[in-house]
Amino acid sequence: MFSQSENQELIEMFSQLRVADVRDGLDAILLHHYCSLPSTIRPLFRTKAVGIAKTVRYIPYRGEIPKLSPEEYSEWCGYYYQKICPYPWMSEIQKGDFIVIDQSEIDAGLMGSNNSLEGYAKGAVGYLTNGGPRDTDELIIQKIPFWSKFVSQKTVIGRLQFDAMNVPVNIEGVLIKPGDIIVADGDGVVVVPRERAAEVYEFAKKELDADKASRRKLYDMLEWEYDDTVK
Ligand SMILES: O=C([O-])CC(=O)C(=O)O
Ligand SMILES: [Mg+2]
Repeated sequence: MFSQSENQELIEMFSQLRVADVRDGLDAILLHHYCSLPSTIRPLFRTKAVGIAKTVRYIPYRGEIPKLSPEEYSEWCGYYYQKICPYPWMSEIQKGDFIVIDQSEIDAGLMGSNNSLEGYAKGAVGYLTNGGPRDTDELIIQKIPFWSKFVSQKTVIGRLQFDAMNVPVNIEGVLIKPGDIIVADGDGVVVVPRERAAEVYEFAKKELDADKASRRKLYDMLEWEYDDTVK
């Protein structure tokens, strides 16, 4: 576990940066081949979120689905959510957590507009998954930052089971460890290994400052008002 004050400090630092700056910072320490989530991971809507990775892993369910009446099925769903596919990480969420879910690419909406809002209310700043959320129209209305591989209609019932939390996970070939810094915007998602955060930030911030100065000159030439991206 990392201290919340250190977490908040890292979030404040990296919130100033664009995904592209962070990518440049990672390149500066020769991590060219690593840390960027591929273009298969896209935001549900254009937004930005920066947080500390809280990881969780779900694996495919291969048990049988019992033959049940609709009434019995509702009861079984309750059992399934409690015993087979629980969300024990939900009660551990801290302010600034970025929820990173390896759901084994299974087409099931582990997160919907209800439980993702619950996590958001507890302090989660965003979600990343190699699967897909459901209730996406409501997720957009609720402005829950969400990056995923696809969108899903289905529930987890009979499809996914909980495996582990607070462990290193693989999202589209990129290793994400608990405590890493996740920066996500319209360009996608990048992960900063926590132990390299200071070095990455130093170079990335220089890149951003130089870029702002350059674009300010062009804004002046075009007689444009400054917006927040050049201030
Ligand atoms: O019920 C579920 O498993 C996920 C969901 O749709 C929600 O939380 O809204
Ligand atoms: Mg729902």
